[in-house]
Amino acid sequence: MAPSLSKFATRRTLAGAVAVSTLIWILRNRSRRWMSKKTKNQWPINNDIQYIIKEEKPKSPKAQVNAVFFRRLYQLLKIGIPGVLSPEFGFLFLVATALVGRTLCDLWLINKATLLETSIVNMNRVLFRRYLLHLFGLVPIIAIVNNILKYALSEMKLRLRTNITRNLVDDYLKGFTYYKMSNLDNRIANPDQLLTTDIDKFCESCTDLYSNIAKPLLDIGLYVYRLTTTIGGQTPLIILSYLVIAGTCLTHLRKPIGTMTVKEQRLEGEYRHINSRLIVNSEEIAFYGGNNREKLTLLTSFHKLVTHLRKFLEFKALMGIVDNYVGKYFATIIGFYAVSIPFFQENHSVLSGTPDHRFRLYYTYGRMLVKLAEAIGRLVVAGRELTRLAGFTARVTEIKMVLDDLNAGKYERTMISDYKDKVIGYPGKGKIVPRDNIIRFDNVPLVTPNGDVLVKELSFEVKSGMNVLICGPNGCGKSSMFRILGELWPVWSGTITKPPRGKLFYIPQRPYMTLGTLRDQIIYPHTKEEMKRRGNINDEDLKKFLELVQLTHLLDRESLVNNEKEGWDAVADWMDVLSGGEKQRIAMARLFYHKPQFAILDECTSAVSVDVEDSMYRYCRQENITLFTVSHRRSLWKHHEYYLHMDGRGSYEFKPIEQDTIEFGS
Ligand SMILES: Nc1ncnc2c1ncn2[C@@H]1O[C@H](COP(=O)(O)OP(=O)(O)OP(=O)(O)O)[C@@H](O)[C@H]1O
Repeated sequence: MAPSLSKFATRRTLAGAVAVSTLIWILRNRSRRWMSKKTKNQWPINNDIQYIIKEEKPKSPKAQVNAVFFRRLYQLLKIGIPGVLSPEFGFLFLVATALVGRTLCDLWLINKATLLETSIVNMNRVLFRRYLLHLFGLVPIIAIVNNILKYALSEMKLRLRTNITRNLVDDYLKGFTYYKMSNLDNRIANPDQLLTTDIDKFCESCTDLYSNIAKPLLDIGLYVYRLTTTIGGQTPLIILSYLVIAGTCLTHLRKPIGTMTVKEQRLEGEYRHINSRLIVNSEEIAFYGGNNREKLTLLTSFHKLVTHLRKFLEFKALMGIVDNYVGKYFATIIGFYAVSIPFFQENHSVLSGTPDHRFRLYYTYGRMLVKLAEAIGRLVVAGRELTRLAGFTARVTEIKMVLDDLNAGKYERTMISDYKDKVIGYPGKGKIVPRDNIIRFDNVPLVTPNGDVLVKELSFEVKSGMNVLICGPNGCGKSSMFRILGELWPVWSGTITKPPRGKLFYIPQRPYMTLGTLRDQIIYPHTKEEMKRRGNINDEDLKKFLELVQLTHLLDRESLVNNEKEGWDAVADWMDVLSGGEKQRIAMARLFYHKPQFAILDECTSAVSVDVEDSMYRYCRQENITLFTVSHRRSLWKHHEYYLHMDGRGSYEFKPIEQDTIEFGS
């Protein structure tokens, strides 16, 4: 036994054993390390991380290839291609022409290749050279046609995108639709995703589909014609029947793709939204050290997206096998069968002539057949893109539908309370009457977008020169009243009499700085051109407003930093550059510039020192700007003649401020 064992114990076997053991040891170590890494990098899949994306379960619109889809597609394409005389239609025509050109080039190539091959088989050098020369001379034309097609398709996509984006952005920024979409309605959570990526994908899918359907259709028409006139109608008929049957079955199998595309876009939007929130609130998060919590939210959203993408990928892979089989290979088998029919028939015209002639015919028809099968395959596969397009169409239609509804004053939101109350009414039942120098609430309820009633009926009247202080506990409805006054929230019943929008100026709790120059911050929302058109105000006046809010140093600083004569043209992200108090002071300078009839000041000076605040209020009164102030500061009472106190339980009182009035606040 021992000698037989020692036979195996050669140097090579020993080296092999050592190598195998080392490999096993390395693998074990690696798998252990991988396991520990895996637990470290695990997804936060438990339900600890919850975040609200306000979109409700999408009950509509469904994304399937059906009559509804074609109607929606038609409506969107009407926006993208405004008319037969539009340049968009011209590009559509150019693409069609280039596609015809491509097909003719293909036909010509088939013909030339067959002749070339025949000349090789027949060892005819003269003919071979001639055909080769033909090929050499005409191939550049094919290259040009190909690239004209590419360019026309890309330009068409760009034009479609431009027209649809313009249309939707016009609707989105009409009135306060952008505000209403996120605050009064919860059908759409991420309009940014819809207005950017989804429109782009819709246009891409449209143009892809146009070329993927138009070219095969053209090919099929041409080859069917050529084949029918030469070898009879039976061959093309078999192939076309196959196309109809296969297409119907595949369309049915692909149904889930549309819905999955909609979900993919929704999850992409959600992930993008969470990322941008992190950027917007980076300073606050950094101070709290909220990295880990934010990372968990981000990863939860990403995990949801990836899980869906994987499921989608698996489905697409499975469908790909079926598509390939049905659309490509089985179509070729059917094609071979169909083209063989005339050759096995007695007395068919193709059977006349020499075998060489028959061979050449078979070669030409065979090539055409392969092209026909390819075209059918592409058409069948294009059905997949059609289902994806149904998804994008549903998304873009959704935003269009919601925008139309919002512009027509229709909102959809889960309501807490039953609002079929006579006093409270319904959104939009109340009236707004425009009139200068007066603000009057006549039995107007304060209702939140959720249907929560803060005050059942509010009635008071303020004329120009009557400065009013609004007070009450947190959440009693002070800002809500302004939202209704500013026409952001609908009036549920009663009547509001007030000057037109331009004569009321609202300064919110959170100051807003626009992207642009320092001048733009003061004159917002006017542009420099509008400021010039107003005529009576120039940069010197703006400087005076800066002096009033004690911010002239900003102008000097920017002039120094920018090394320019004037700091007014300094561009920065003012939201980040300015301190909280500076932003509030800029907002007051903005008020001085606009000089409205009424100023609504919603705790907009909370970060400004009392003395500066005092001088700013005095200037407002001197300029006859009537104040509507929300503030918890007792020091501001002296600038007002009336007060409106809401108690947070639905009651309020509107009274003149007198010597014995108890002043609320700190
Ligand atoms: N977009 C909204 N959707 C639903 N409810 C809202 C919305 N905005 C505000 N609310 C609710 O309406 C109520 C009143 O809010 P409002 O902002 O008017 O309070 P406020 O009196 O200004 O309070 P504060 O003094 O804290 O600023 C609050 O309970 C708030 O949660």
